[in-house]
Amino acid sequence: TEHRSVERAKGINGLDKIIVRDRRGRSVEVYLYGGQVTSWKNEKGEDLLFMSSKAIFEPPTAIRGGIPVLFPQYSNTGPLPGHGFVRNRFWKIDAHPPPLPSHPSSNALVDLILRSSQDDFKIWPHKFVYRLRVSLGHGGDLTLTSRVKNTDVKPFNFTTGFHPYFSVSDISEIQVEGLHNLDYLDQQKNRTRFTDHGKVITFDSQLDRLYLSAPNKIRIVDHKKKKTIVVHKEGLVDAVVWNPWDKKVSDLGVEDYRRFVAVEPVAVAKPITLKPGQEWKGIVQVSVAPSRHSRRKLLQVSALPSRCSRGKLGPQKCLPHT
Ligand SMILES: O=P(O)(O)OC[C@H]1O[C@H](O)[C@H](O)[C@@H](O)[C@@H]1O
Repeated sequence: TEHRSVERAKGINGLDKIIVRDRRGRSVEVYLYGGQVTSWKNEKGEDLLFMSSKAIFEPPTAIRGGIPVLFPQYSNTGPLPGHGFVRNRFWKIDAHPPPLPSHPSSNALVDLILRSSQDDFKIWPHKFVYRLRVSLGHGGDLTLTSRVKNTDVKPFNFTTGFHPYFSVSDISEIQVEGLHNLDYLDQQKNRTRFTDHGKVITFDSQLDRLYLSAPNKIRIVDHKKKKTIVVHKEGLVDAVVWNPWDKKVSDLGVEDYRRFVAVEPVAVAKPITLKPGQEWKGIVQVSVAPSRHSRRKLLQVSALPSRCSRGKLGPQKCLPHT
């Protein structure tokens, strides 16, 4: 039976999750813990998001995969825990969300809400309400709309973002496009500033860059899947590209890094300021398109020695020259 639905269910370890389905069998799953999207499936049931094989679904640990929400601090750029604390909080369903300018393509959706608590106030002394809308569009696209309101009596600043783990065929077979000629802060080098002169980003070792004032559209071209993930952002000026490669991340399986890339719409370089009563809005829309690139182009790139994969076990593997 083809219908759209919003269903509440028990997820891993009994954690509450919401499953939004559209008429074509596409779905998105959101855990109330973290307000975190953990799965986004197309009509074939393929998940377009990555979840770590060692993800820990046990509060207060953050879930490694899907789309964590980062607020009110991106990464370790301030005194708060890494990436802030809303990814470690229990969100609620927002039964009465204030209206959003109507989104013509919106198909099936859920609204979540997180209000700052007394405990949060101890580590970040500002009252706020964070609303998150997760919606599936008619074209199967996924949109996350954030609204943060200052419900306090004094202004506050924050940095924020979304941290999508995109599922890829193989990290060595993809490229990220749209960030050439931009300045970035290398997060592996104390955020030293560099300019990216490469036409595209390819991966053959750990990469962790904060691109400044990135365009609103970034593409992840997956040559093997012949698919492109298009990340469209609004209100989030910067973008992080991250893959840990063989750097130890305790809740990632050994070979898991091969199966994802993080392309994160964020607002970091210029923190956002909200006066009492003011609201900030940020949007990320993700869609999948057939790739424009041919296999031939990939093989040309892959033939370079730097494209060899450094398998942890066994000898170094290279794609064949053609
Ligand atoms: O381990 P987490 O706190 O979830 O952070 C995971 C990663 O997030 C971002 O992508 C940062 O750029 C990385 O430096 C960080 O390692």
